[in-house]
Amino acid sequence: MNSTIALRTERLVKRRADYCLGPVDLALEHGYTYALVGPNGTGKTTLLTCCMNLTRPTSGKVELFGRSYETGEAEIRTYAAFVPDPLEGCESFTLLEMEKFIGRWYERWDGSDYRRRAERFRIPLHKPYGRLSQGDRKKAALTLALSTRAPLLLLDEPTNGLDLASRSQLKQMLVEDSETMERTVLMSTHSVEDIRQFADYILLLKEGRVEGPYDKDSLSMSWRRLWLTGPATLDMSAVPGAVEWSEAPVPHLITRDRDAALAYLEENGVQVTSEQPLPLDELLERLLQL
Ligand SMILES: Nc1ncnc2c1ncn2[C@@H]1O[C@H](COP(=O)(O)OP(=O)(O)OP(=O)(O)O)[C@@H](O)[C@H]1O
Repeated sequence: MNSTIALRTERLVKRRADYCLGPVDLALEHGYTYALVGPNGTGKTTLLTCCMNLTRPTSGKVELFGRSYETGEAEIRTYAAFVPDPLEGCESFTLLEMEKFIGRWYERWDGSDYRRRAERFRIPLHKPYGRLSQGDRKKAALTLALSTRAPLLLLDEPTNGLDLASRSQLKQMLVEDSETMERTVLMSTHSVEDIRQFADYILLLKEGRVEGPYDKDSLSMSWRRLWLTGPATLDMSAVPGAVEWSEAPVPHLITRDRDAALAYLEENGVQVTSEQPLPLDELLERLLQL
């Protein structure tokens, strides 16, 4: 498991009657958290389940740490843990029972760590999964996945249904784990807060195609709202990266290329009186519309 690429897909395609994912080419560098963002029904779950080989791709290749499912499914499965939304087929099992059949697949499984995490999430170990509340089910699935200590986590809407204290527990666990192990996380999410808190990179899924990864911090540095004074004759559409502009009530524009826009405006005698980063939710909405 020496590859620094935790997850690679090559020309991955999943075709259904009225839907097509891909081709998707991904190379996720190990040690980072990637948020997979896109409108409902664009294929986030499909992509995650294809990567876990739970959905058979129509064509293309998936590799975890340089190994494909064809070359050893039993081994490659231990490289990754998946939190589906929801976890199905486990309704009659308690968390203690689930440990028996999931824990033995993972060599780094630690039973006492598993129980500690369940306690921190305040989920009962003796109650059947099917009788847990929606939020507790999600926490149970997270507890199982985190306790595998697998180097790759694929999380489908991981904070869906979690209360505020549990979100903060999840964040703390991921931070604590990062002190003792290197882990890559790919999470699908509709939550701006998740992206803000967890993501290093953003992947956009639009009409079955993936764009990115975009470095979250660089995005927020380069997308700016600028307020201007200067020659009224300036052609705003010529400003580098301009995606929206208006003359009223005060001339302003939104650019996705702050540095080039500032240089261009200066050259053309336009003063920038103020600038503001775009709120993350607005930035994501605009990226998805491009
Ligand atoms: N088991 C299935 N059989 C047939 N079509 C499916 C199946 N699962 C999903 N689809 C279809 O595949 C497409 C992608 O669905 P998917 O669940 O991957 O989207 P998503 O981006 O995860 O959506 P959401 O944000 O609502 O969770 C949709 O058109 C959906 O109807």
